[in-house]
Amino acid sequence: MEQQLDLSKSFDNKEAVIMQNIDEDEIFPPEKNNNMFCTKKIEGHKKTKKGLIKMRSLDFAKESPIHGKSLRHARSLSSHFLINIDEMMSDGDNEKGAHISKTSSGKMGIFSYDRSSIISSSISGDVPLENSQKNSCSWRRIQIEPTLRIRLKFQDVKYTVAQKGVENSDAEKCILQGVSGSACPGEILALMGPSGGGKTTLLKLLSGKVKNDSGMITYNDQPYNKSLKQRIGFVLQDDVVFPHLTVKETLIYAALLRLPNTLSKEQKKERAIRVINELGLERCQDTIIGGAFVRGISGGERKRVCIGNEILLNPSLLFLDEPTSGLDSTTALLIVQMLHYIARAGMTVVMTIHQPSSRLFSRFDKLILLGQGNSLYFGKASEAMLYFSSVGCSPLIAMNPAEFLIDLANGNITDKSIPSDLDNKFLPGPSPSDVHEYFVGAYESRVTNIDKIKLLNHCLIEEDPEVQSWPNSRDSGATWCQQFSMLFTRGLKERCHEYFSSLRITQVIATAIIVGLLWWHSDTSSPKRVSDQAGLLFFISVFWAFFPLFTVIFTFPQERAMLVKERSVNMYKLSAYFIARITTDLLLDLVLPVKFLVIVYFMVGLKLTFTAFSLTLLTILLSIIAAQGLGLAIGAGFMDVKKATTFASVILMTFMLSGGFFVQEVPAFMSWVRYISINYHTYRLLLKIQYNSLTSSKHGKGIESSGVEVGAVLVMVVGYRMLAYFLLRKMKLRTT
Ligand SMILES: Nc1ncnc2c1ncn2[C@@H]1O[C@H](COP(=O)(O)OP(=O)(O)OP(=O)(O)O)[C@@H](O)[C@H]1O
Repeated sequence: MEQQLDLSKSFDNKEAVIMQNIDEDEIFPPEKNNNMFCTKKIEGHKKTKKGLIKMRSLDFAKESPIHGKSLRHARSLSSHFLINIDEMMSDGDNEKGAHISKTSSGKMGIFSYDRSSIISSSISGDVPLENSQKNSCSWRRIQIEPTLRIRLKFQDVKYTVAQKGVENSDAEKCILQGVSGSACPGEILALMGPSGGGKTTLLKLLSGKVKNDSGMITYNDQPYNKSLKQRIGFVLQDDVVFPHLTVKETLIYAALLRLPNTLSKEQKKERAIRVINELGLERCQDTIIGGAFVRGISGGERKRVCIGNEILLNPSLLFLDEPTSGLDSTTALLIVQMLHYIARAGMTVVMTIHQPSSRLFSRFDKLILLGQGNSLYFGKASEAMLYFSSVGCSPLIAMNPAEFLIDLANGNITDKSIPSDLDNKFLPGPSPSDVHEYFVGAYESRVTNIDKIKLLNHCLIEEDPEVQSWPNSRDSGATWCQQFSMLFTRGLKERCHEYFSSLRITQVIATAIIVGLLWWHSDTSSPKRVSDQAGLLFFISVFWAFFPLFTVIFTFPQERAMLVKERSVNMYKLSAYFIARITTDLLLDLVLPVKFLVIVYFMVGLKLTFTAFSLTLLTILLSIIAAQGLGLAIGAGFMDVKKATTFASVILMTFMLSGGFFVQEVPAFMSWVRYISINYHTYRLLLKIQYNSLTSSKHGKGIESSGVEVGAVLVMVVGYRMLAYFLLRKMKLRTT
């Protein structure tokens, strides 16, 4: 069958298209041809391993006026095809042949690259011209420095978990039932299958995050060891990034924290900028990432940032869990195209995917089709359809190969021919589980052991001696102090939005004004008025315990995913993170209380001396620091926002009630509670500052011994933080 290779600009700039039987006039209508589109036509032939290919080059005038429907049609067509040829031109001749053979397979119903589908998707504007051109060009620049090339091999991998919540406590669920495969440097291995098929579990096992029960997983024929940790990049299904940092900040901080100290700070930053350029993120580098409540970059860009985070370190193995989930087909294709280039730069790429489009499917080198934890196919992705056809199952209508394979893994045989032994054996027809069993059996029996061994061992790695001599371990080069300073500045950037949000400022200022108006120019002229003022001081002590506590209580539960991810690759020491975190919170939480007190103090007419004002401010700040410690400890203890806030409200209510304002005479068996109450100590300190001369009044009992209160709050400041750190360490152990 004759193939036509049509170059839409020139052979030299490598922007060309593959077409099948599309008339030139159809793409470039005559009136538009005359209207400066096609200015030069070259025809020729090119010899490839797959045979002789007829080639045509059409030169265009560059600045064409855009008007009319057919003109837009022509533009979108050429942009669509650019992607295909971009791939062809980036690879060797062998690949070109392979690609063309895949395209020609479309005629056999294997790949549905038929003309109508191409044209309709182009017309619908599937790939905007500017973007596809820009992105395909920028991704072609991916030139990762040499990395240790790792061949991944796994045989008969099994994984079982204990089933919780079933009567028989020994019940186990078999998630993977002997899966084998391999992936070589330069390849993309796709793990495909229906939801719950075991893809993520297999990915975690292969990346060393989870230990397999039985079977063998090797990396260049060696079992997993800790030094591999730094050679493995893992992109999670849910993006774990700080929403308020820009793309550039995110990658620069990652580079500063993760790259070894043999590189200078400037070199690390340069590396981050290079990754930004390689991934085509220049346009959005100064935009914040965004999240659920704040708009930022697009989903595809965010995914690229996550991939950039990993390729910064130039890993040998890159694992990605559903990198295209939630993305439209065009963005998904661009992401996989990018992974294709990353793989070609020498990495071994393994990814899970649910239901790729046919264009996306064609980018995979190898495929494992999983169904209920069983391997239904392992081999070249391009041969999957042939394999299923050889076991008697083919699509009866034109079908996306990925859709066909997922259907089979689900036991769905609608619109497919089925083998006669399956059809005859089960009447009125086979159930999904019969179909599943048939294909599991077919894979076991038809793919002989020799075939399997051939597939597992097909690549030999010629190692670059320079790379082989690299040290095995590439632990974070940053010193403790560098880690602290980077985490501190990153924390300040990330959290200042939250601390100084207009809502928060309004909340504090509005409360201050209301309090000022309610206690307007209060005095101590009568016991009743003293009691009123004591009420104000008590309110201040409660407010500045609740407010900071409920701000920091979310810290660790919210940052848990990030913490686990970053700690799992030894990005920094837990102590550096913890100290940086509490220092940031401390600084950020000290601004609003000052504003609050300046408003309240003078409105309500408290003791007008500099000493009294300064001591009141210091007392409030001390209370805030203690409350922050308690909030951090509760957050770290529960690691769950709902549980933590429920527990915190009970604790704070107890502290408030035992704080000495509501109840003076507490029963002896409950009197100890006041000593652990932050409110009790701060309230007493505030009273002492204001009414030093009134020690014999209603609140005077024992009030002069301020050293005890200060000491008690200081113990809480340190104690709660130590508790938080201890709980955080335990959390780390639980999650690895
Ligand atoms: N720790 C566990 N305890 C109990 N069941 C588990 C555990 N881990 C995985 N499973 C079960 O194993 C099966 C496979 O899970 P896995 O997450 O690997 O599937 P998947 O193919 O990645 O699915 P999806 O595409 O929906 O993410 C599921 O049925 C899941 O509920």
